Amino acid sequence: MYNPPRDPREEPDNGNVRVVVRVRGFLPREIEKGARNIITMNPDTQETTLHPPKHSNGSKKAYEKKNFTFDRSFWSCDPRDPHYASQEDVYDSLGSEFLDHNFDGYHTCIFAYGQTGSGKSYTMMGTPHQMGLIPKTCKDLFERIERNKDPNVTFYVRVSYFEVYNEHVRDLLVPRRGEVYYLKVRESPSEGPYVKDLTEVPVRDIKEVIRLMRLGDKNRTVASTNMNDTSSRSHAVFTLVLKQIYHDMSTDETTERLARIRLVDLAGSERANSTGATGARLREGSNINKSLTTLGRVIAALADNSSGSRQSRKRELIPYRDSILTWLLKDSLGGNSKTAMIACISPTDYEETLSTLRYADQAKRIRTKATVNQDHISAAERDAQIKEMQETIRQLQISVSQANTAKQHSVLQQEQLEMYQHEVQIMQRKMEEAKQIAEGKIKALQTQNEALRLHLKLVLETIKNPIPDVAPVYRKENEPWTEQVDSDYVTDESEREEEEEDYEEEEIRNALLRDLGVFRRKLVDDRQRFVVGDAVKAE
Ligand SMILES: Nc1ncnc2c1ncn2[C@@H]1O[C@H](COP(=O)(O)OP(=O)(O)OP(=O)(O)O)[C@@H](O)[C@H]1O
Repeated sequence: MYNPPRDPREEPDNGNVRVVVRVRGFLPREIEKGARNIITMNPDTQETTLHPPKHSNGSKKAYEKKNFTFDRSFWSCDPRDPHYASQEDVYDSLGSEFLDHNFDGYHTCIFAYGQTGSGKSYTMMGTPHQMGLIPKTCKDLFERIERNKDPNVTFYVRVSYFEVYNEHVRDLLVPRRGEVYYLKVRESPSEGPYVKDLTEVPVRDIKEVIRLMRLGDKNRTVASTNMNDTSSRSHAVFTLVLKQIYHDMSTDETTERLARIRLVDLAGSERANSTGATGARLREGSNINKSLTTLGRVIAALADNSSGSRQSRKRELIPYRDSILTWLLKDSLGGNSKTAMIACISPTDYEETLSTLRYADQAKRIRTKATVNQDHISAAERDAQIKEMQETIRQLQISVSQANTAKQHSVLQQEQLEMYQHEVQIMQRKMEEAKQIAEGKIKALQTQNEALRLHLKLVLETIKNPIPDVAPVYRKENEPWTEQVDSDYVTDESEREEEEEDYEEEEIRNALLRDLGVFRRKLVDDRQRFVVGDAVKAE
């Protein structure tokens, strides 16, 4: 599916963060303890109600009934219930729509939030038989690409996968061998915060993505706690970058549309006495809680800034940089992205569930500023851009080597150097893509050239060996049927027709030869420009 290019300025999107809630079923340990369900959901109003527990476990706190309304409430407690929400239901009502936005050129982010063991990993990743949002999005993405038969559109998909563990970033697509190494977070004026040197793998089909997803999952930090046998101890960020390049053969213009699809499985908020954590687990837990608290402060500040209250006129500074997680999600939370939060809750824990629902309720008020990421360039502009990029790369390379040879490296210089290197990488990728467009164009021209050559051959053969005409047979009234023909009529008429046909054939031949000439020249031009040019440069 490729919707025709449009002017991105036409569609500024100021939508609110979409917030949905999902309640999971009882776990064996909860059934064993005889825990009761304290959640109800109304499928008509999407209202979620948290009921006070019957037993307060000795606590003196007063528990009240609380109501919350979100964009959707997914009841995944008991598959026998008529309004049970399966993995398909969650994907169909959220994931699929977000993928529509990606094909339209919007960045998106879906993140799962909730206490430990509330069903975040199940919702985002799922199991091999109950696929979650991440594998379903990948599958749907490639199915949509395969369904697209427009030869003028080319799709490029790249994948990266990292985790934020104890306030450090780890590349999940690099096999763990020996010493663990961490990646740095940097911020560029054009791209915002990014992970430096993160592996980004170009992928062509669903099999490759699933392989990378599994590799990343295997590398993710998971441990057993009292609350969850396979508790994620880190925040995992799975990113797909979808680039669609539409090349109009008739005008030689190119439209590029870019979308970043971010799918985040956050680590669960947890109370040390519930998880029974000590030592390393306790330190992880406190770091997890620290970054989730910062996320809470970021959400609260963004919600205040988004609401039209008098207070909000004094714009609050958003503490993105107080944790690695919020710094990296800066764009998704308060910038150019359509964002959704899935609040996962357990059906049995009043306090943790109330805290999650309050968090989610606040997130509802955040407004992001998603815009279509689209560039439209003519052939001349593209050529100029390539020239400019080559020059910038040359300049950057000089700066990099100068900075490298400088004896004293201040922190500032070091950061500048890293920024240059990052810019060079981006430029090189753009150059590679421009080359691919040119190659696609050459292929299309070659196909057309071949078709024309064949057409011309057929026409020439028809001219050399014309198919003989069958003369019409005339019969006078009451005359018996014979094979005789009216020779005068046939001669005059057929001579005229032959002359006309000769003339038409000559015209077709000349037109085809003209077309072939034009295509040959175009082909030679493009080869000269992109292929030979590159080869000369490489030498
Ligand atoms: N909707 C659901 N249907 C069936 N089982 C579920 C559902 N949601 C969660 N579970 C099960 O509950 C358990 C805990 O879920 P999960 O590991 O996804 O929690 P989590 O929120 O990711 O926890 P943590 O923060 O500790 O990583 C798992 O055994 C999972 O299979």
